[in-house]
Amino acid sequence: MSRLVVVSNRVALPKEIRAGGLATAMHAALSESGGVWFGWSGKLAATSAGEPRRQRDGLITYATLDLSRRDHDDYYAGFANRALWPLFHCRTDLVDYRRETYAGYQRVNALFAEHLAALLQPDDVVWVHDYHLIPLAAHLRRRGVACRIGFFLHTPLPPADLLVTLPRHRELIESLAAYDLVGLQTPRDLRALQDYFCHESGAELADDGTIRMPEGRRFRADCFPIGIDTAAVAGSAARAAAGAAVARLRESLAERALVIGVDRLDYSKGLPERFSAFGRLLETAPHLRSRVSLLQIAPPSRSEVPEYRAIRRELERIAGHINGAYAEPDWVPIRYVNKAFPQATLAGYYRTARVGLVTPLRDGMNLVAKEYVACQDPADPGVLVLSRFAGAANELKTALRVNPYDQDEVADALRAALVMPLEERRARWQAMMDVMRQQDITAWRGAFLRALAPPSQAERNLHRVS
Ligand SMILES: O=P(O)(O)OC[C@H]1O[C@H](O[C@H]2O[C@H](CO)[C@@H](O)[C@H](O)[C@H]2O)[C@H](O)[C@@H](O)[C@@H]1O
Ligand SMILES: O=c1ccn([C@@H]2O[C@H](COP(=O)(O)OP(=O)(O)O)[C@@H](O)[C@H]2O)c(=O)[nH]1
Repeated sequence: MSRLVVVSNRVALPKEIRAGGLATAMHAALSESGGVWFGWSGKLAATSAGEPRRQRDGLITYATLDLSRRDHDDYYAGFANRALWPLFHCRTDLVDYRRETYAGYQRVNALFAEHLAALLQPDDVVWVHDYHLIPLAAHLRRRGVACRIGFFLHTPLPPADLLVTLPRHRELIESLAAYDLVGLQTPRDLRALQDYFCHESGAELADDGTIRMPEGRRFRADCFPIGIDTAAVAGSAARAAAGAAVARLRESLAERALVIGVDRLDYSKGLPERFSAFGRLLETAPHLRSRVSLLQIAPPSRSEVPEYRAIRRELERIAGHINGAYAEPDWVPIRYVNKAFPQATLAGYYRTARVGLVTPLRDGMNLVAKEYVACQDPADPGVLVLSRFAGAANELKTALRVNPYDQDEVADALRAALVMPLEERRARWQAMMDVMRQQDITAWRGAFLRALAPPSQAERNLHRVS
């Protein structure tokens, strides 16, 4: 069997508490049959020239690189998170493209390729993750690496009309053609990719999803919505429900209903809009005052990027305003917590909450939505209120799906969720669980790796004929 080599900017080292869906998902995907996980250590060093540090935990070998301050600032804080992240989340107003940061992004991709090429064996299967590493396969191919290489984009891909606003977009996006397989979260993202290649690059799209570039190179693109380890998450929620953290939370609620939100502090998550919608609920449904609280867990993220510091200030202002308007001596409407929690603790919190409020303005998938559902008590499940702009909305069709820009609609959905009869809650929850049990993390990994496997001789003959 060939070895799986996963490459991502972010590597979650053993026992690290790390907010972020990619790390959660890759950990679950690799722990089953093992492999190598290569990426940035999360640490800064005087230079990026050091050798990768190796460590082993169970079936996973971690190989991590430190980055210099300059490489980190140009590649991660700069091009990846100030140009690609806002662009891919349709926030062209926040895109800050600079030639120097783009050069740094290419430089770090070349550095990753240099170290990876040295550790790869010919029949390895390489699986590269996310927008930080789009040109990695092109750099590896230049070094003569011939193994199967797949790429999965965890974020949304915006329509081609927006992609073309990025300077040097063709050089970057067309480097995806160096992969054998490109995976996206939803059909909408896949359509955006196909449109770009067909209309900007003059490529042809075959019925089986293969994209043929004008110069003859082919690669496949398809969608693979990411899942969670549904059974394990459900099990951990049942255990956490009996734990001390949940007991303290319950006691503090004193029978009041809880609405929960859990998100990295990111402008794509729609947090100001969410707080305002909760304020709107309290304004328009006075009987709910003192009877429901919103617990928003929002660990700081990418604080070196100015837009993330700005969103933090804005949220403090809105939360202060709403709490100032409605709080009572024994009740605060919004409990706003800026720190990360272990997933086992979150599982118990999700199970305690009557409503999971997940309202990103745009999100590749949003694993929190799936985790909230998996953590519910089957006998008395809570209700998921979910933005139609999260990739998860594509699969979780019986959530109360909302437009996060419409505060009245979100407030109405919250009101409906808080009074929803048990029978309807159970039916909606069961339908979501059925989908999530089928499309869990193991199924996601299996589907991607099967699609990445080398084509059989029969398929190769078919290609030759067509
Ligand atoms: O690594 P950070 O800069 O701290 O950010 C954390 C991760 O955020 C993004 O996660 C995405 O992946 C999730 C799993 O597929 C998906 O549910 C979510 O919608 C995406 O936003 C980012 O894409 C990752 O690279 C980051 O590691
Ligand atoms: O305090 C926290 C907050 C979040 N998470 C995890 O971070 C991931 C967030 O993934 P999601 O896809 O929702 O969004 P992303 O942060 O990747 O954009 C989920 O697995 C959460 O359980 C966590 O472990 N601790």
